[in-house]
Amino acid sequence: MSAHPRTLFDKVWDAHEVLRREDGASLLWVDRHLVHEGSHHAFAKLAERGLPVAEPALTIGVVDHYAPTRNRDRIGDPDIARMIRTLEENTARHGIRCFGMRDPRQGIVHVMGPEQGLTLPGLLINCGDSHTSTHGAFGALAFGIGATEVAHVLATQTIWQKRPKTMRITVTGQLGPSVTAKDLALSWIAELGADGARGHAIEYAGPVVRALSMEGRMTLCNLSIEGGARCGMIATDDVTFAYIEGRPYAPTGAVWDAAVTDWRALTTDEGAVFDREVTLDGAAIAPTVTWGTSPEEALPITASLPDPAKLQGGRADQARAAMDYMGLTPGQRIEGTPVDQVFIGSCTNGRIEDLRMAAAVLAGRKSRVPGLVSPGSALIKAQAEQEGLDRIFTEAGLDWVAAGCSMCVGMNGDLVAPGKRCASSTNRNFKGRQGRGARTHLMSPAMVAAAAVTGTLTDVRPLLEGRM
Ligand SMILES: CC(C)[C@H](C(=O)O)[C@@H](O)C(=O)O
Ligand code: SF4
Repeated sequence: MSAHPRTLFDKVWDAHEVLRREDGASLLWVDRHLVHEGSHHAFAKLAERGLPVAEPALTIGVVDHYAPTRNRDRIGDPDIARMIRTLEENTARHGIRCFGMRDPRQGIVHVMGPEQGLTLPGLLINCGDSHTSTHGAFGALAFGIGATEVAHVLATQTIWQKRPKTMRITVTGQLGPSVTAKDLALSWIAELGADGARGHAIEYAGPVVRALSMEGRMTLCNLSIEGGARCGMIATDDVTFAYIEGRPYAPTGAVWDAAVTDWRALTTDEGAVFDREVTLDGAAIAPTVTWGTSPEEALPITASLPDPAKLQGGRADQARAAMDYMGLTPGQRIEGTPVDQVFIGSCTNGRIEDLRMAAAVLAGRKSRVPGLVSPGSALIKAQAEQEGLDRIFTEAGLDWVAAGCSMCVGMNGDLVAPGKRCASSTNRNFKGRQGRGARTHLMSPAMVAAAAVTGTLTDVRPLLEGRM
């Protein structure tokens, strides 16, 4: 045991703290600043004050939220075209590398960063986007920031932050067959609540987390924010290094060897104390779906909806309002609920492994409802096509489209129609998230595929048996 045992979070935070103010806020150095179309306010602020970007080489742009998933050469909506052009122009003006609309590396920012080897252990990574927590899967300290903060980072390459409390979620045992990181994430959020981890930096630990692939770890860290956490982190190991090695911006040769030696220390020391500890049993987690309008309103697919009459005060009202919006009845079984369409994609579950698992469910089967499959990046799209996954999706009757945020948030025009019910591999089920009046059920990509096959919310386990 070291003299002052520290958590993984402490180590990365301490290495980035430039100074601490009297009120306790710290000025932190930012290693990577990712910018998408949402950065236009911040660039405008800089322009107003005539400021340059402090570290253009540490800033990376990518088109994702507004990226059309079809007909990219003829963008019909002038607002969408302008949002994309503005990012491409702002980054070009400041000498910032940008994976624009026509770049083969274009993709959702939280997919692109790790894929390019820009996301590395021990780095502090910011982006004006709440799901920046995704990058914590690599033992990085990664958190979303607001528009004003984006301008601050652009101008100074630093950020003011109040040190969050620490919390460890340890998942023991092992996940059952067809149960994924998404199910784990939704189930802890259901248990602790959408603000259950408020003010905390989470470290995910335990045998279930160690057994996850990097894709699974990213899914888990991605959803940290939906449980109210500031960020999510996972200690490095050989799985981390194997994922990074050989990526375009990853170190090579002697620098790689030295980096891995350093990165191995990015774990929590034995005896380090967290402000909070939570333990979950991995074996108890079932495929999980949301039924309401907050990610905390999630249940095992085998369960029935709660009866608001039996809930307390505010929670009863919230449940009633959610069921009303979602067109569901108190006490009804969740399984068997008919869906109108499906969506597979997003920074939560648009990676190659997600597509493989969904394809394993869909192979040789037809979807009973229309749906969209949008890979998390153009490179994932190419890889999936090489593996023949695109044909499985299209033969099942789903649309295979280009990469971007797409129907996760609908900013590019991919919307769910009012009142329609969508089984979605995304991370937010807020009212109107996928379009005005749209009804979103969050679940794993395998569960989305199962919903496609039966046309209803379905337990994927029997459908995947013997297929993975
Ligand atoms: C538009 C963007 C700033 C937003 C976010 O902050 O997360 C979006 O990505 C989301 O998922 O809601
Ligand atoms: S895919 Fe969805 S959650 Fe992820 S960054 Fe885009 S809009 Fe946000």
